[in-house]
Amino acid sequence: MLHSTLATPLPIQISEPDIAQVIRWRDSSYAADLYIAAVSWLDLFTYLDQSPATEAELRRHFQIKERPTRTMIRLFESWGLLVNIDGKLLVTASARRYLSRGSNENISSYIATMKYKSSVREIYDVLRQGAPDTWHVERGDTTNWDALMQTDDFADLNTRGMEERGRIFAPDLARLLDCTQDTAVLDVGGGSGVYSAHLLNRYPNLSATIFERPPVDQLATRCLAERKLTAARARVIAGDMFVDPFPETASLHLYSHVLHNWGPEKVRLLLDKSYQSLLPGGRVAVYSCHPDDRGGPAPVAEAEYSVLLTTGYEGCCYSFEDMRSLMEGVGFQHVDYRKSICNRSLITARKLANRSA
Ligand SMILES: C[S@@+](CC[C@H](N)C(=O)[O-])C[C@H]1O[C@@H](n2cnc3c(N)ncnc32)[C@H](O)[C@@H]1O
Repeated sequence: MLHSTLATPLPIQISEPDIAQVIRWRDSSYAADLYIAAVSWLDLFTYLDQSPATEAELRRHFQIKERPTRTMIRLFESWGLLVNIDGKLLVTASARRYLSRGSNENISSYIATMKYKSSVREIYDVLRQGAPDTWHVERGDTTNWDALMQTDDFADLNTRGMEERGRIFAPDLARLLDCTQDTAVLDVGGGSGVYSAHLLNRYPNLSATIFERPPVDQLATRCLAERKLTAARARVIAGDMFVDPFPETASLHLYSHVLHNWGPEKVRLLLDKSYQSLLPGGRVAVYSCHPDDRGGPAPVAEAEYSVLLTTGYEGCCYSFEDMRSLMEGVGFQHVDYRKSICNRSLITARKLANRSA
């Protein structure tokens, strides 16, 4: 009888992904495209290897816009390809070795073989024009998310997606956001109302108003009914958050995954509106992905998600310092940061009851 000399193979151990990873595959999907665009269309690392530059100098040299440039720099800092020393951006040893044409080990042309991939072209256009334009595939002339959200089919798809994500995140938001002293929350751009529903579940003295633009207001009304939330506890106001007044009865304004869709001017407008309409002593709560930039570059997953937001929307992942400066700029104080699950975090700030307090 022949004896095999081969050892019995061990079963291959493949660890199953957790929810953070399942979400991350989607949220990070544009990061590699930005990397290919930077190497192939800009030859960024060769340029910075030869002449370290400030962010402003980089923008001028490549004729690229502020918002995507900042997102790109934050991504490459988090990936260990760039470092910022006293305001100058320098390549790291790995970036110089593999991605600068000055090195005989560089593989820039290999990376650049992907330069004509459509999503790489799209992101190169975003770098040069600043405006997101990545929603056109099979959607005719409607090329931006804001316009699509006012069509029934897409609003329905998007709101279903946000509701599913909210079922994962909302319990953690309700744990982090203590509403024992609150009476009324205004959930601005609240989607299906899933976050409000979890807050109401945990805080029996709270009532909620979902402020949503048509047609999502109708979807929110239906979702609240399905959750058996009566008018005494939850209602929907249809309106445009940039245009229509907010009710002046809430002690808490919640923006969950809303501000990151917009540029700083619109974020400032909304925060100022909240500040003006909140009850004295009230709070604003912003729940999203906010890289904590107090101790170095953004964590990788957060810098990668910011690429998706920069590419498809007018905003980005605002870091803790970005948000603190925007909030304090309109008058809020006591800015606080709490980590949530799956790279999300909660930033709250208070409108003091008495300005001299
Ligand atoms: C990314 S979704 C977030 C939904 C929900 N807050 C969540 O965290 O799942 C952004 C929401 O903002 C709403 N929105 C966008 N522009 C708006 C506007 N001008 N006025 C009111 N709501 C708006 C959209 O309808 C959408 O439901």
